[in-house]
Amino acid sequence: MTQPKVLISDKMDPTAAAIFRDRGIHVDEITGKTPDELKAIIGDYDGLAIRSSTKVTKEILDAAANLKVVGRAGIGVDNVDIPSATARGVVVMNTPFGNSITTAEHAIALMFALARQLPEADASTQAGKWEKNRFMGVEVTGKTLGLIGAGNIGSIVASRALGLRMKVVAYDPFLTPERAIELGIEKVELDELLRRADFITLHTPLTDQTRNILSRENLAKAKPGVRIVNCARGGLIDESALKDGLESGHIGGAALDVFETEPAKDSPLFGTPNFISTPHLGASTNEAQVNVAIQVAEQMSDYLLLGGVTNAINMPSLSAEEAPRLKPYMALAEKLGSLVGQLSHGNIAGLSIETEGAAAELNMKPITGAVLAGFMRVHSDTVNMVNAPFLAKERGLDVREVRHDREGDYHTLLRVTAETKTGPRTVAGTLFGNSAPRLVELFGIKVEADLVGDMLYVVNEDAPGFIGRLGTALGEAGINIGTFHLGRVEAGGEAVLLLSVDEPVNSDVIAKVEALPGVKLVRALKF
Ligand SMILES: NC(=O)C1=CN([C@@H]2O[C@H](COP(=O)(O)OP(=O)(O)OC[C@H]3O[C@@H](n4cnc5c(N)ncnc54)[C@H](O)[C@@H]3O)[C@@H](O)[C@H]2O)C=CC1
Ligand SMILES: O=C(O)CCC(=O)C(=O)O
Repeated sequence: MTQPKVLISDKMDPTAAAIFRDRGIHVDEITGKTPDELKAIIGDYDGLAIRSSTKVTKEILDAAANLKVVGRAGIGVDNVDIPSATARGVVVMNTPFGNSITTAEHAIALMFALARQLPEADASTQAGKWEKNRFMGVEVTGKTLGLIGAGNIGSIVASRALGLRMKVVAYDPFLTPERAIELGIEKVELDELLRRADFITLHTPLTDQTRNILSRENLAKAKPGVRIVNCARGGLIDESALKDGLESGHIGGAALDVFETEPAKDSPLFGTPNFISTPHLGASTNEAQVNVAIQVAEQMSDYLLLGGVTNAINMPSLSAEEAPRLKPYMALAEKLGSLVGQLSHGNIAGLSIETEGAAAELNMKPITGAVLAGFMRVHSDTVNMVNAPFLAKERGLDVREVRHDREGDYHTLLRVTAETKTGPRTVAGTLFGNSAPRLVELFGIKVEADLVGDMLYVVNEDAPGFIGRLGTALGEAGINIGTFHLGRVEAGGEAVLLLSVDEPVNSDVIAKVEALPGVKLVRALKF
C-alpha cells in the first residue's frame, strides 16, 4: 500500500497533524489557499481535513482525482458539496460531538452578554465614561428560553438554562415527547415559542426547512423585547428584518456568531443598537479544538488505512475493528455483484443479498455497498461503495438484504439474486480459509471458481468432445487457458464453463466459440 497523503487546509490544532504522522500518513498543512490554488494541489491527496473556511465545491472535487475522504473537524458540513462528493465516491465525515459543549457555552455567554449589555458597558467603561445609569439589564432567572433545535447542542443549552432556573420551551419537529420529558423541557410549535420566549436561541442545521426560520413574518410574531442568539448558521434569520426589529425596539437584542455571508466584514447589522457579534467563535475553545482535531485525524486515518468508517454523512458506519474482518467479504461481494452485472446486460429490476453462516453475523451495509459497487461498476468506473447505494436508488433498483440463521453447506455464504424479466438468477460465494473468495454457485449450477482477471463464460449442451473443440478454438486464437471450471445439473443437460484466460478474449474469438456446435451463450468477463 502506498503511503496515503492528507492535506489540512484550515487552521487546526497541531494534534491532528501529529496523529496523521504517527499513523504513517504523509500530511501537509497548507492553509489560506484560494479555490484556484486549492484546485491546483488537491489532485495529490487522498484525504482533505477542513474546518469551515475551505469550501469543498464540485470544482474542487472534480480536480481531486485521488481523494477518498473529506474530514470536517466540526459539525456543520454545509461547506462541502455532499451530492458531488458522493457522486465521486468521496466519504464525508464530521465530528458531531467534539465541540457541542463549547458551542452551547458560547450561546449561554451571548445570552448573558445581551441580558447585561456587556460589550457596550465594557466599551463605555474603558472609554472613561462610567455610565452606571445607562446599562440596566434583565435577569435570566424565571425567564423563558425558546430553543429552536433541540439536538446535541440545543439539549446542552437546555440543561445549562435549567440550571440557571429558566423555563425552556423547544421547537423541533424531530424531538420526541419522551426526550422532551427527559430533558425537562416543553415541546411547543414555533408560533407558541415565538409568543412565549423572552430569549430565543437557534441550534438547527441550515436546510431548506430551516432557512429563514426567523423570517420577517416570524420575527413580527415574537414577544416584544425578545433577545435572540444565533450560534448555529447564518441564513436561519432574515438579517434585514432583524435590523429593522432592533431599530424599532420590537427586538430587545440580538447576538450573532454566524452570518449569511462569512467572513462578515461589513454587515449592515454592525452598529445597530443592542446588536452583538462574534466571528464564528462557537467552537473556538482549546478543549473543543483538541477534541475535533483528534477525532477527525483518527477517523480519517482509520478510513485511509483500515477502511473503518465513523461519523460519515454519506456512508454507513463500519468500525476499524470490523473493517479487517469484513475486507474479504467485501472482495467476495464485489466479485459476485460484478458477475451478476456483467451477465445481466442491464435487465435487472432488483437485487437480493443474502448472508448465511458466519457472514450472517456481520454488518451487512458494507457488504451490500460492495455488491452494488461491483454490479454498477460494469457501467461506470467511477462507482464505489460510497456512491453505489445512491446510484442504485436513483436507478430505482430494489435492493433487499436477508440474513439466514440456518446452517448451510458452507461455513459462510453470500448469495446474490438478480430479479430479471425471465425470473430470479442466483450466484453465491464463500471464503476459503476465511480469506479467499470463491464462487460456488452460478445460476443454480454448482461450480467452484476464483473470479479473477479475464474470464470466459460459456453455456453449452453437455456433449462429448465439446471441451476439446473449445480448447482448440482458443488455442488457435493464441489464448492460453489458466483455470477451467465446469458445472452441470445433469449429464447430457445444460453445462456451464468458466475459464480464466491469460489474455482478453476479443469479439472475433467470441464469434468463433459461439459458432461451435451446442454452444448457447458466450460472454467475456473481467474481474
Ligand atoms: N457556531 C459554531 O461555531 C458552531 C455551530 N454549529 C452548528 O450548530 C448547529 C446544531 O448542531 P448540533 O446540535 O450538533 O446538531 P444536531 O443535529 O444534533 O441538532 C440539530 C437539531 O435541529 C433539529 N431540526 C432539524 N430541522 C429542524 C426544523 N426545521 N425546525 C426545528 N428544528 C429542526 C433536529 O431535529 C436536531 O434535533 C449546526 O448547524 C452546526 O453546524 C455547531 C458547532 C459549532
Ligand atoms: O470550525 C469552526 O470554527 C466552526 C465550527 C462549526 O461551525 C461547526 O462545527 O459546525
